[in-house]
Amino acid sequence: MSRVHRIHSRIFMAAAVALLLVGLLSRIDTQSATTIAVIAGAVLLLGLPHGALDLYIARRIELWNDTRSFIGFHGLYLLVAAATVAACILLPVVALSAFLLISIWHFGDDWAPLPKVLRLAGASAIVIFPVLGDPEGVAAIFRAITATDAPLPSEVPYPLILISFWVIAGAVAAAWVHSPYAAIEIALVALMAYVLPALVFFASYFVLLHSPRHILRHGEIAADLRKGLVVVGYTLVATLTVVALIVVLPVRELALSENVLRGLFIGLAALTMPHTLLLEYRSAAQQKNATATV
Ligand SMILES: CC1=C(/C=C/C(C)=C/C=C/C(C)=C/C=C/C=C(C)/C=C/C=C(C)/C=C/C2=C(C)CCCC2(C)C)C(C)(C)CCC1
Ligand SMILES: [Fe+2]
Repeated sequence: MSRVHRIHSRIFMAAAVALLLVGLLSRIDTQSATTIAVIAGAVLLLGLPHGALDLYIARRIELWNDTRSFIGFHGLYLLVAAATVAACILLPVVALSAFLLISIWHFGDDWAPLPKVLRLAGASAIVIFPVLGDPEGVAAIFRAITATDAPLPSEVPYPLILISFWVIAGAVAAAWVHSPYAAIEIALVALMAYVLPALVFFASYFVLLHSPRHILRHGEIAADLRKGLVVVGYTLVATLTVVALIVVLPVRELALSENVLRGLFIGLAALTMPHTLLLEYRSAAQQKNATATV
């Protein structure tokens, strides 16, 4: 682990402990429109830039290298995003379930030094622990995102809670052998996911761990001013598109904060699909190269 990664890991740990203390000692009101606006703003402005690097990651793996392939790459990226939005509108429950599974796969990369099975176990806490800690809050968010009244369980059976805790405890212990930093991070993410209100947890994880880690891993490609400005431009375009989604998505009688949540998560899901596919393609290409050179 490089020095800058170690510094980021420590900053994340300190922030996570501080947030846990706030979560344990006070009640955070997540119903208010202001809280939701702050969370949405943080996720968009601090989380989206990590995806805007996709343009240069694609350039590095030669997915585009001239005007024609540049246009082709954008067309494909936007097509996958548009298909995801359509799936969220037409098959909301299926799309949400797929989004959660793909997210676990994607977030597992935050702990790249660990074997895949431990990464996935760690990342599953990001989705499972909010459900255990705040079942009613999560059910309400799922209802807002899918815009359905689908009856969702608002209580989780005790044996399931116990099994999940043991799985994560086992993953943390096994991760310790490979990387104590990764083990502590997974334990803190799981604790935050359990203790904090679901949305506060997700925004904290996304802007404090996932996005900066990705930028630290790939950010050097946007180090020159021109590329940096392009990344800022792409972030703004993606932000405005998500805001537009909030306004234009067909809605039933939902409160403003529910519409914001729905647009935000459908926007994130739409960007998640091409973003995750690209990174998987990159890993596959890297593995192929490594095998070819052995
Ligand atoms: C390149 C490009 C671009 C840009 C892009 C971008 C900017 C991207 C981004 C991307 C991104 C930015 C991504 C993201 C991702 C995310 C995710 C993956 C998320 C997930 C989530 C989750 C999973 C959640 C869950 C939950 C719920 C829902 C409720 C509560 C509880 C919990 C937490 C569980 C554009 C379009 C301009 C153009 C073309 C090209
Ligand atoms: Fe990501």
